[in-house]
Amino acid sequence: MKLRVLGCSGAEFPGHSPSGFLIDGTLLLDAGTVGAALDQEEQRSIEHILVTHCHMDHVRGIPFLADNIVVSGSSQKVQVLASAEVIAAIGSHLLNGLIWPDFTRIPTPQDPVLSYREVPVEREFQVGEYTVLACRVNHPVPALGYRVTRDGTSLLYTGDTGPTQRIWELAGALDALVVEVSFPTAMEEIALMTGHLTPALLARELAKLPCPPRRVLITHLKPQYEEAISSELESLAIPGLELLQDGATYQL
Ligand SMILES: Nc1ncnc2c1ncn2[C@@H]1O[C@@H]2COP(=O)(O)O[C@H]2[C@H]1O
Repeated sequence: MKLRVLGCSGAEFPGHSPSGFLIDGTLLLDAGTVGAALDQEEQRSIEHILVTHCHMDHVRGIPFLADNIVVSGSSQKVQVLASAEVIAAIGSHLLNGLIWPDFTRIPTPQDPVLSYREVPVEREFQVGEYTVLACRVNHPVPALGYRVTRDGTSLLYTGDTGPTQRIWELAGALDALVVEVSFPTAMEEIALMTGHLTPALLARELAKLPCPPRRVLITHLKPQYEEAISSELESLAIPGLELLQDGATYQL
């Protein structure tokens, strides 16, 4: 399984792009960064998008991707998979014919570029060649984490979450855990209020996992606190821990 990081930042600054993770060129986990990181051919290879939650920094690439596909004359179809709440939010507030055209009816209502699919929670389902399990996590809006498995390789992506429980119980043996750490430990209060982790909170979350992941890949740092967060993470000496980098590809 190949993980390409289109963006892994908790904010937007030059060189720091919001969450978007492309698996094997076809399955996108979150869509905070898409078109800014992929050329036309690469965008045309996307078949499915698993969306964790409806915050702008996780969905904003979807409208541009849909437009790019239709304008290029491609007959490519993309399925957007998410919880019912997220699908409703995208439909009402993003692809609503006002903020952006409703690409679930374009180029024609019968054969649109985008379709929605509601995901079951805590029950495995197939997305192309991938077996996926969705689990609720702790964020101020409805949010899911996803475990994605193919050919015996498993990746768990928490999306944005504060301290949580159930996803760790369902995790199983993981080749990679992509987990967020947004704030430094000194900012625990705002982290907890906004549904995020600090390095100290991450250490407590990892202790809930029955079996340590082979790799712990950190995402969603607020760039203003990158130095503080990375030095705190270093002192925790968590086995297999790496900070993800925008634009990098990881073989899992
Ligand atoms: N109550 C709040 N006070 C300050 N910042 C907030 C508050 N709620 C949300 N945010 C910010 O808004 C951001 C929305 O996306 P994130 O959850 O990544 O991170 C969140 C915080 O940075």
